[in-house]
Amino acid sequence: MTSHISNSHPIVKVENLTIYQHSYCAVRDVSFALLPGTNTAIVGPNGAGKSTLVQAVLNLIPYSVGKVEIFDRPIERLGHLRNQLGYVPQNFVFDRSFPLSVSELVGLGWIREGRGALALAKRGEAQRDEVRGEGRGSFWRSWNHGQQEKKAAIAQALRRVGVYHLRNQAIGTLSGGEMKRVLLAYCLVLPRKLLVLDEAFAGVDAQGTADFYNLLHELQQEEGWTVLQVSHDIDMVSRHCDRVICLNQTLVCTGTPEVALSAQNLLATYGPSFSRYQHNHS
Ligand SMILES: Nc1ncnc2c1ncn2[C@@H]1O[C@H](COP(=O)(O)OP(=O)(O)OP(=O)(O)O)[C@@H](O)[C@H]1O
Repeated sequence: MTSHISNSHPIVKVENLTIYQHSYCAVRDVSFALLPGTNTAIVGPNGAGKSTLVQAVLNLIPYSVGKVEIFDRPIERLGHLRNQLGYVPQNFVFDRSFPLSVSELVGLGWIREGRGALALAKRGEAQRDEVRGEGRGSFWRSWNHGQQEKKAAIAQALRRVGVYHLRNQAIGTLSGGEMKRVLLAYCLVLPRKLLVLDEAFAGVDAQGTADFYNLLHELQQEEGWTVLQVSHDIDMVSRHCDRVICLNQTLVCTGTPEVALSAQNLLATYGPSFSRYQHNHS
């Protein structure tokens, strides 16, 4: 796999980001950087701006002030490198009667460099060769090979998240936790450099959550993926993430879990309700 990034160079740079949701300032003056191969969690109370922040980082909503760079390019000019981003949103809203199977949904993630305009142009050339009798079936052989490759990648992605048995099921029939797994499979169908998860484990059972964190660890350690996740699970974050960003409209602190998740920082992030929570769970 070719790398665009050297190991000590940030894969994501966010500088002084301010985001308005209509007239409400949801995120104010937030800066952070993500190093390749790290797993970073954004934590904070409901309404802190976590989803807003990741959506702006992915250029899904506009920001008012600041700068976002991914792979050293402004997010607005990422071009085909967007294929190297995977995103599982907090809510996936769709028409449940839409006739799409789990495998078909995961297959939509199979868009890769060389399978876009350039590949189409090459296919056009191949088709012209066929018409002239010069292609000797090479176009169809390569198309067939691509389809086999795609089918194998879908099967592997579904197996990795434990839902291969659901491959022919309509997406409208899935439970909440199953849908989260399928959306993760959609991201896994191709190698990515950055995976952004917005409460991807909400609704997933305890064993499933543990399996997911193991899978993220594997993606990080063996395949060099960088993970940015929004989470409310302080316990899992402290055990599995390398870095934590504490957010409450603005950046409260950032650092290793030991530093960022100290009682003092959590109190500053969540307010007095956190000490009540801590008291009830200790
Ligand atoms: N379209 C909108 N108009 C006005 N305010 C909005 C809009 N969208 C979001 N907000 C507000 O922006 C704030 C940040 O929302 P966001 O969804 O980013 O929070 P969050 O930290 O992800 O919360 P949660 O943990 O509950 O998912 C919230 O107070 C929300 O009500």
